Amino acid sequence: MSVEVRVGLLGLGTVGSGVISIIERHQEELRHQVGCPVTVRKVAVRNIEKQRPAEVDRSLLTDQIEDVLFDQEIDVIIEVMGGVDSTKEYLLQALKSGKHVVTANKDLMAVHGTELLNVAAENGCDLFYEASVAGGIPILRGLTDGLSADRITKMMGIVNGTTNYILTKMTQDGSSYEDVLKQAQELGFAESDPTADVEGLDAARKMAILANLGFSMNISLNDVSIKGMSSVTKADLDYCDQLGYTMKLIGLAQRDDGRVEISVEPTLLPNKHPLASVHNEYNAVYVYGEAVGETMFYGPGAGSLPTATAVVSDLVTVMKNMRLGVTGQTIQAPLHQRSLKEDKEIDSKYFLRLRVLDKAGTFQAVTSLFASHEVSFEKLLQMPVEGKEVAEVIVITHHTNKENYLNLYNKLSELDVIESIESCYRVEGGK
Ligand SMILES: NC(=O)C1=CN([C@@H]2O[C@H](COP(=O)(O)OP(=O)(O)OC[C@H]3O[C@@H](n4cnc5c(N)ncnc54)[C@H](OP(=O)(O)O)[C@@H]3O)[C@@H](O)[C@H]2O)C=CC1
Ligand SMILES: N[C@@H](CC=O)C(=O)O
Ligand code: NA
Repeated sequence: MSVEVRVGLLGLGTVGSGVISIIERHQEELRHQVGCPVTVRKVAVRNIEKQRPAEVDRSLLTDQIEDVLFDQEIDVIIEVMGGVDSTKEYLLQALKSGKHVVTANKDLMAVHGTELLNVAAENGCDLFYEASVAGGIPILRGLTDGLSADRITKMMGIVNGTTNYILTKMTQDGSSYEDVLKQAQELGFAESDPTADVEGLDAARKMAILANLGFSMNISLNDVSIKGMSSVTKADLDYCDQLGYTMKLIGLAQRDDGRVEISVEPTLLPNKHPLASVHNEYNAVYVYGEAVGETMFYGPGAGSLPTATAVVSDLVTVMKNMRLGVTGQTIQAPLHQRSLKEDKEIDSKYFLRLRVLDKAGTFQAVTSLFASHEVSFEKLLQMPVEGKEVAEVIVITHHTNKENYLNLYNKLSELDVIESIESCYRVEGGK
């Protein structure tokens, strides 16, 4: 190993600025751990002229990614610019030319992670991606190192900072969805296209990465059932509150008898549930292992310095591996065959908000339809709608399987006493 480790940075936005700042501010700690200084040699950006808050030597900037990729003196590429197809090609080039890679890019790792990890191994290079899931929380290391002796059966968490920030502010301050989304963008939490955040795709990518590692199974992004939170209304949040629940965008990966379900959806949690008190851009992942039992990982899921901490910590691991001569050993072939549950094997409770005609016979028609699908009520609330001859009925069901629930849902929309199904969500907690 040379007398210093030379880094090439792709991207100098929210995360890239944090990386520069940590490498500068924590140089003493980094040097102490790996025995040599770390220097940033080149930084690729889209626009060199742009004004930047990060204090970076402007002579390091280039708008030619190749200047970084083909610099013979760079040992490690840190990719914090985002993108999938072209970024994949850049990282393949880097790995094939013997450069180690650290990335925060879940869009890329959720889809092409296995291929990139294989190419890294073939070329004796490290590829780490801790920042790609739950920002600053060391959850990937928690699974691959801390819990490596265990058999993980459940991972459930809040893995998107933007949507947690939005739901927190809508619930606690009554802010509008549009206003808080704008704030989350200004704070650097949201993706360049925030659709991925609010429609659940960002969380789904993270859950696919978690399920691959935690279950040692080849789970793809297409295996994740995804529902976003952009249509959650203030009325839904108020009813949750009245019923003693908090709404969160929850990622769930569960394995029973070797069969897996994996989903992202807005979910009602009882107020006393540990994930219900995770607020703002914070994330948390509950992990259940057969031997360890319940564990919980908590911390900032987005933002400049928290995410950059995960990136630079990966860099430290690469540097330690370089020093020990053990790079290129990140990937492990999956232990288990991919096996997904069918709907009838997926068990949950559900919240339904229905607009019904406020007249005799309505209640009986609704209850008998529920009964005929073997779905029973745990909680029921009926509220008149002012000035109209309709009422809102809010139901929390007992546990049922997803097949029964979906059949019921389809029939509800055909029932003539039901004007509309306003919303429906999964409910977690309590058998
Ligand atoms: N923000 C967060 O909290 C987190 C982000 N991530 C991931 O980290 C990555 C970076 O996110 P973030 O820092 O927020 O993104 P930003 O949009 O803030 O920054 C992106 C940076 O990459 C540069 N860039 C983009 N495309 C190119 C290109 N084609 N060539 C050269 N430079 C390019 C931009 O240049 P210029 O400045 O000139 O526009 C900018 O500096 C993404 O993959 C994101 O998903 C992961 C966890 C948390
Ligand atoms: N947009 C993401 C950033 C971190 O992954 C989020 O909001 O969680
Ligand atoms: Na992380």
